[in-house]
Amino acid sequence: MPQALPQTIAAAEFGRCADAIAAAARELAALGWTPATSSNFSMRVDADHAAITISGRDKGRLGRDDIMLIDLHGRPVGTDARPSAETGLHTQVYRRRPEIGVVLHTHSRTQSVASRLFAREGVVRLEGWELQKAITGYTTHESVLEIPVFPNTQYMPELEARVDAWLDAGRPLHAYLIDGHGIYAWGRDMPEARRHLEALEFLLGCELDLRRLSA
Ligand SMILES: CSCCC(=O)C(=O)COP(=O)(O)O
Ligand SMILES: [Zn+2]
Repeated sequence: MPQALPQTIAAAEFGRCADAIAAAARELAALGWTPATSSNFSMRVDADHAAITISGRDKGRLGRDDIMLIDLHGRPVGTDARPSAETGLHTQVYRRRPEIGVVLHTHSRTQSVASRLFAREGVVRLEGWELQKAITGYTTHESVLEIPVFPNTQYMPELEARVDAWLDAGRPLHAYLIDGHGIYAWGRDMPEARRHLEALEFLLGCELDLRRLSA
């Protein structure tokens, strides 16, 4: 799909972001975390723009043509393509957290089941796990890491409002689950975002096992 990039963004820079998104998406799809075209991925290109997956594409088979440029209000830039239906959740993170460079959203089985199981409590409370230290800022298992579970909706502004309310209450937010849907995680760059996502997948799986074993 031809993209008319703004003069301030070099084609090589957009290509670098698109390639990084496609490579990560391929690896996450191979893990089975992006079934049936689900999931979406983005990378900040500069202070005002991000590269994001086009809606409905098979995330295991992405090429540069499956990734488009948007501004941080979710408007397509230089293309008529339709960005992810969940674009607003990505741009919200970039607007609120200028240091964040990558947002990853996946639909693994573990993430989906955990989102349903913990929806009533509204939060997954992680405590005592060594792998909490994979989340930036956590230096000991003797800490509490809260992952909120927000109700699912097709109306993104409603979800954005819940995220805003959590952040405005001054509560730390490293990722969140959406009930019956999946997880959003992010980081300053791709390695950090991947580390956060992988750690949370592991920790959610452990919590599910614990519930199962202690039932
Ligand atoms: C078929 S999955 C339903 C939509 C979804 O949750 C998702 O993550 C993918 O949506 P997109 O518009 O980004 O392809
Ligand atoms: Zn989704």
